[in-house]
Amino acid sequence: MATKPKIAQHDAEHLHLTNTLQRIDLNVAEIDQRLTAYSEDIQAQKEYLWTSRDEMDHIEKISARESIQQAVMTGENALARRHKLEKLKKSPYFGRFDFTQQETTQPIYIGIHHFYDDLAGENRIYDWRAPIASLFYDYETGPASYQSPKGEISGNISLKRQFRIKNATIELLIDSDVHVVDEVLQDTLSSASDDSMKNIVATIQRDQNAIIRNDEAHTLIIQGVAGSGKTSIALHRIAFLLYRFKETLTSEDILIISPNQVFSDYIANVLPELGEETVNQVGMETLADELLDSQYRFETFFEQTTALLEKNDAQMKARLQYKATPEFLTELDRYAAYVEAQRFSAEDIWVARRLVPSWLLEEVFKKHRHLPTNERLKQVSWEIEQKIGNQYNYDLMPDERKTLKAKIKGMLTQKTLRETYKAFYDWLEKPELFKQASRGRLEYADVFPLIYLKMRLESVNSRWRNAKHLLIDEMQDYTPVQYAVIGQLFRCKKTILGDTYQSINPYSASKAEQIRQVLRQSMYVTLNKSYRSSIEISRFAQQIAYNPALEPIERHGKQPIIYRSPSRKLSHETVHRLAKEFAASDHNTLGIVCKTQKQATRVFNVLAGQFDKLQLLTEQSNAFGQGIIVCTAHMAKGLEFDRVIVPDVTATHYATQMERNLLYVACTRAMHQLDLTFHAEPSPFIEPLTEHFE
Ligand SMILES: Nc1ncnc2c1ncn2[C@@H]1O[C@H](COP(=O)(O)OP(=O)(O)OP(=O)(O)O)[C@@H](O)[C@H]1O
Repeated sequence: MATKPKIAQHDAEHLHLTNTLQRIDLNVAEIDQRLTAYSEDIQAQKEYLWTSRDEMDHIEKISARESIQQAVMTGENALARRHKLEKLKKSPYFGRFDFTQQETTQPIYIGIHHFYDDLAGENRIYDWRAPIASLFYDYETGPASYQSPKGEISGNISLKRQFRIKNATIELLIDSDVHVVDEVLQDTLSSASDDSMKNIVATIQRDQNAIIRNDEAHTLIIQGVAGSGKTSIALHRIAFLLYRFKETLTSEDILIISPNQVFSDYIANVLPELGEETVNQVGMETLADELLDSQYRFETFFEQTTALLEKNDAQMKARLQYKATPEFLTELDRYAAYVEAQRFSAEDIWVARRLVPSWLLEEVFKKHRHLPTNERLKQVSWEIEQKIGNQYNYDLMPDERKTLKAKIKGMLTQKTLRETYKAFYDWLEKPELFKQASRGRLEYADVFPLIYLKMRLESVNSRWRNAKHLLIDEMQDYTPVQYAVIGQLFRCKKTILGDTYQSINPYSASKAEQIRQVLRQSMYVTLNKSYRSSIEISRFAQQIAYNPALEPIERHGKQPIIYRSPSRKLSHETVHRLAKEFAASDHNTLGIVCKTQKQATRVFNVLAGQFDKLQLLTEQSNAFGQGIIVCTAHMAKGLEFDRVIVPDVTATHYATQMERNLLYVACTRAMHQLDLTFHAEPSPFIEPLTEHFE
């Protein structure tokens, strides 16, 4: 139960806020003084170095430069602290609880950054990631405990209060005795969207908190329903780990594998908002290109999905489906072992009238299995030459060396990696499963199997290899082979998240259990509460694709409407009218989410030139802003909008299981309002929903 505090308490909190802001100001002023002193000191040291350089020896100069460097770093740290304090001035904290321990009660204020009052030697605000702050997320009033670096600390929470402070003014103040954040959460979720993801520190829920603070799992797999906060939680988890392991982990050690550039841009703000630096993000295709040394051209995942939707090619489906099975990975493993055993047929050779036995050649070849083939052959020649040198005390002449190299090269049976990969399908006796994509490119489904084979037979290089924590979003869209490559390439800790109900390409997907089979040592958690959409929208989406695990949050909004029109032209006029209504509303974002890129372009052309903020997302887009966004469900994955329109939900457009998933993804992007249109015949997925027809 949430209650409003009494007037006197209200006044006391206002006073406390004023006092905190004054203390922040005093600390900022003190930092400013220090910054001036540092800069004068640096200036003086530089001048001294300049004027005395002739009298100083080399060691003295190095030490003077180091001392300047040190002063610069101290100044930079002070400046960073000043920035944080300045940020705190707008909204210093969002929560308070009174914690009694050994008969002493202390009010603990929680904020996005901590504020240690240097002048008073007192902690005034605790960082939301501090061990004690977990009490705020994990408990209501009553007995409570948390893990501190010194062990478990137990006590009692006598008061729990939440604030919304904006521009240094308390806008909302609520005491919660029984259930934490409902009212504040409702308030947050009802507000209009932004063009980038927001932090949720003030309203993190208990199950989410447990995931954020889990610092033990080697690989944490999060299966969460649409809108359950997976992406938010994963980013907050990164911020938590950077705080928890600040001695050993920096933002440069983190790598996010993200589905596309628009998504990367959408989430890019969260970590800086939480006071951390942005982290590296890379797409699967970019990673693949790097692992293949840019030597192969291949179609993209987006193109593969488009081809599936536009061509309805049964053979293509069969190819993709097989390559997404765990059995395929097993076969590829067996084949790699077979190739490795076959590819070098060593025989006794004579070099400079000395015998080099086949067993020795084989042994040396085997030893260097992690080198690329060319390097490996060179290494074998070099080692044999060394052995001849050592054993017979004879140095090879240039032409003898050349002969040796040629003989060793001649023992290699398979030639290029691509040929070896293609031969895999003959070995499987399923040659029909290998087919080139347009313009001689590889099909996307062949890219990671090829990389996997390269890893097994040769080696791969990646500049990301040393990442210390890997985050993979939209896990359902990657196949077991992709996970096998990732598992071998990144031995570090991982956070992997997604939703099998949102697989946009079921022919090329994985379930959490399959990922767990490939990435051992993993821990599996689920998030079932859905926060994004109003309950009306959630229930509507549930009727399109029922997910028994999903529990919608009780936040009410408008009922979704399905507009029926006699023709596509009139249906597009409805879209136009709804877009106008949006433009005149308080909402910030409208997503018009289509099935294919062609359809999206058509809708965009109907609206072009008539709205100030209108954007068509394509595979090449790298950002999105406020206003009207026209895109495919594929591109909309992971994003959200105040309102969503799904045009042309006809029987021809949405009929298959894959199309049902796309429709589900499209509908679950809506926070406050959802409209669908169709002409001719409705899709079977919305046909029964007659109470929504208009
Ligand atoms: N504890 C919370 N407090 C406030 N907002 C929350 C909370 N949890 C989730 N949300 C909000 O719910 C919305 C969905 O979050 P997010 O995009 O992280 O979910 P998701 O599970 O990754 O979604 P999807 O898989 O559907 O793309 C966001 O607007 C997010 O801010």
